[in-house]
Amino acid sequence: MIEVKDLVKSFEGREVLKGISMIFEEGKTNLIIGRSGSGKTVLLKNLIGLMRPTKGSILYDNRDLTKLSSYQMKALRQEMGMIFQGSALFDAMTVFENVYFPLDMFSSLSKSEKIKRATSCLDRVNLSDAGHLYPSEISGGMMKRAAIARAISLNPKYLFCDEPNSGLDPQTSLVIDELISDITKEYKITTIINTHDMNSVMNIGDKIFFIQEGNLEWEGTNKQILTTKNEALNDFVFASDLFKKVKAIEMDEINNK
Ligand SMILES: Nc1ncnc2c1ncn2[C@@H]1O[C@H](COP(=O)(O)OP(=O)(O)OP(=O)(O)O)[C@@H](O)[C@H]1O
Repeated sequence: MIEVKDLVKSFEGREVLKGISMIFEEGKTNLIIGRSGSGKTVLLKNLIGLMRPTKGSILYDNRDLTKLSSYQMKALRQEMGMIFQGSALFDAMTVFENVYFPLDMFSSLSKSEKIKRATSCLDRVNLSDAGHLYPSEISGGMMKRAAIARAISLNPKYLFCDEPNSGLDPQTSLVIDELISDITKEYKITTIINTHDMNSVMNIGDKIFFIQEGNLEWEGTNKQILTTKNEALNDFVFASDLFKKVKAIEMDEINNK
């Protein structure tokens, strides 16, 4: 579990995060949504320790990230898996080598155990046959799966995903979403996803946090979004006619139960 308490981040006196408190639970996919410029990336950077909060605390299972020594921070980083927008695979390494790399850098396993672990991670994302290929030889969806395999190689307790579906078609996005959601539940990971993808919100959002101008405007489940009276959230989520229709259909189903 990660608990954010009264988090403030300012740049030259301008508050971008204005005292946010939130709890990200273990085994759940926690989705952060909000308009461009609302503060999602700044929040994510504070969570993973790439930026220092101006005020507030971030508790990783009771360890306050803002108070850790650099040695303790290094240890905590090894409990974090990360999936970036562009997959961020190393071009000069094969898919297998990309997954093996963090194990080689940070784990104390024997060589044969590391090979076994990398192989099982590739297997978990259905890439067993692609280990010998280079990133330039595989599709965007396969790259994302390789990035997921790499992110879980060290058995993370916390998984951070920044726009995991960017650049993917809707069908492949669904596969990636479900993979992240399944892995979250299987390994009881606390997963945090920054997304603009409303399909993800509806499909895998165990918990949604809506950020508006640096404040936490709303939080709830994906089912609760359908019935929310929060105007700002309604405007944001149901901006498109398609989602207005989805909402109408789901509401019909709820009312007819
Ligand atoms: N290093 C920085 N220095 C000064 N201002 C910054 C810095 N990083 C971000 N900001 C400002 O913080 C605000 C929030 O930016 P952020 O990148 O968190 O938005 P976002 O919600 O992630 O947007 P998007 O969905 O477009 O990625 C913006 O006004 C941005 O200009």
